[in-house]
Amino acid sequence: MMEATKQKSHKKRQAGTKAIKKKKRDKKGKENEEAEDQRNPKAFTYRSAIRAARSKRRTLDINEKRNRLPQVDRTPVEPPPVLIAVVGPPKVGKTTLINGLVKHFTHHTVSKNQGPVTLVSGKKRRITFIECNNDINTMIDIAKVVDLVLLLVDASFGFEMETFEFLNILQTHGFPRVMGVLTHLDMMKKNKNLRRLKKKLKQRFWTEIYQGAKLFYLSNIRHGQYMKNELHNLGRFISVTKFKPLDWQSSHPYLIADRMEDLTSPDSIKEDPLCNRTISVTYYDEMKEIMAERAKRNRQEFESLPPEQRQDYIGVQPGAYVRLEIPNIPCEFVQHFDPSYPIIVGSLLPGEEKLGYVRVRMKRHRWYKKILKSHDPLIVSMGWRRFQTLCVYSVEDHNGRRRMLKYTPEHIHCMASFYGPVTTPNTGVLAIQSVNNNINTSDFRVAATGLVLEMEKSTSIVKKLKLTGVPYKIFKNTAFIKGMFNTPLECAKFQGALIRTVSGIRGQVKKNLSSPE
Ligand SMILES: Nc1nc2c(ncn2[C@@H]2O[C@H](COP(=O)(O)OP(=O)(O)OP(=O)(O)O)[C@@H](O)[C@H]2O)c(=O)[nH]1
Repeated sequence: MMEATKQKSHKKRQAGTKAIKKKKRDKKGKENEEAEDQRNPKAFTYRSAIRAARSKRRTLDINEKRNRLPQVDRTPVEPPPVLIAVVGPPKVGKTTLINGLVKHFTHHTVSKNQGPVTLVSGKKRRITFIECNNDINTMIDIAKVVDLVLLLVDASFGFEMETFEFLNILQTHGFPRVMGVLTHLDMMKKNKNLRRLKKKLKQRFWTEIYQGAKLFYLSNIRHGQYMKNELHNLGRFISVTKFKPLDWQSSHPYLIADRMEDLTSPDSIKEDPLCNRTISVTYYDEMKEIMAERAKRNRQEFESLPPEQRQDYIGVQPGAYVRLEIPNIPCEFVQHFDPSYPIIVGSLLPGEEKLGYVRVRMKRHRWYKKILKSHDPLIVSMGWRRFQTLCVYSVEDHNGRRRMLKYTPEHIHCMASFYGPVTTPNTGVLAIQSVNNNINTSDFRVAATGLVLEMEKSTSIVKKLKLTGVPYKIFKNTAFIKGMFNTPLECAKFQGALIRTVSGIRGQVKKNLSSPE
């Protein structure tokens, strides 16, 4: 027989946020009753001078910051589209989000999403969505040109390695605007857990980006689509966000191709399938700031001319859709073409094609499992370029001498010197050991990050060498050492080198004796 169970009576909350809030409220009420006459008669003024000063300072700081924020010079009549990258680990919902946003802006459904999608989002704004896959090459390339990042996080998983990698890449190549988007929230069944999780992820996101960074929630998915109102909200934010120009982007004009065509004549391909190809890429021309001033003057000058004639004089207007024809491209470019990988056409400033010794202040990433060794090949991403080189690590001693290190030190910066393209100091540098995606992707892939210090024609790094020998004749200031070198040639190489014994005696290698007794 079932026993009649007594319903539990309501228990007043003793702990938790609600209880604390209630207690506070009650206490405040009492205090107010007691100290009615002590109330501040001057309503809306500050009670504490310190608090007043702090608040004033904060307002001034905010205003000053706003004044100093580098403003985008939107000189072009129609600015080029802003590039929005949707980034996140596999299966997080990148494609679903792009499709949802495209539908929100255009009221059209895209069946297949390949490569960048450009659309008009307002009277004065066009936007391009691009999905960033988890190939480290794509992540690096996109980080260099993106204006806004939608960072997708699977709430049921939390932050994954790819997210941290991408944030690390962004940090070295300039930090654009980042908005977080939490997906898979419907996987959490209990409301209480969901709230706690949201809070936890928000705090984590804020520590990674900045306090108060925008985080969106996509709470549910129905018929393979996110909720309309949530997409609407996100879309509105995208349409009104202001973008901050980044150092490298604003000094180096570039374009991101949205289409590639092979223009090589079929006859030449038939003759030699591996012949160099002629391709064309198309995209909107990006103007950057140095040229903007000149363009403004030009435009005023040629305003009265008809468009075709004007183009002959001053070239293509920024923001116009252009088609570039590039001859002599290796055939692999066409054979391995994949639209989901971005093609960026970047320009270099005069002098940047030259090569020299680059000295970089570098630090191995603390999450990177391997240690980096001098003279081991390393793939370096610097400016537009990504190239393989051999790095020599060193530290600067007190006397200014650069001493070679065999391995990168733990947790501290060191100097890395390598032969590479000339780049302006303070440019960010990122190093990876492999671009191969198949090997153990669960590990952190960014090996080291750093900043370009200077360019040199040649570099001198000294190496400490330990040699042993036996002194067999000792005079006041001279000693003859046996067995320190194997051949006279080896000894000749070290002539003039400074030496220091373990006990601290200093000296210099003078010369080798032709016939040691
Ligand atoms: N339950 C649930 N499923 C989701 C959510 N977001 C996406 N999905 C599902 O997850 C699957 C993968 O979504 P995609 O949009 O293809 O993910 P993706 O990030 O583009 O995947 P890759 O391109 O393979 O990296 C799809 O079946 C979606 O329906 C979500 O918020 N909740």
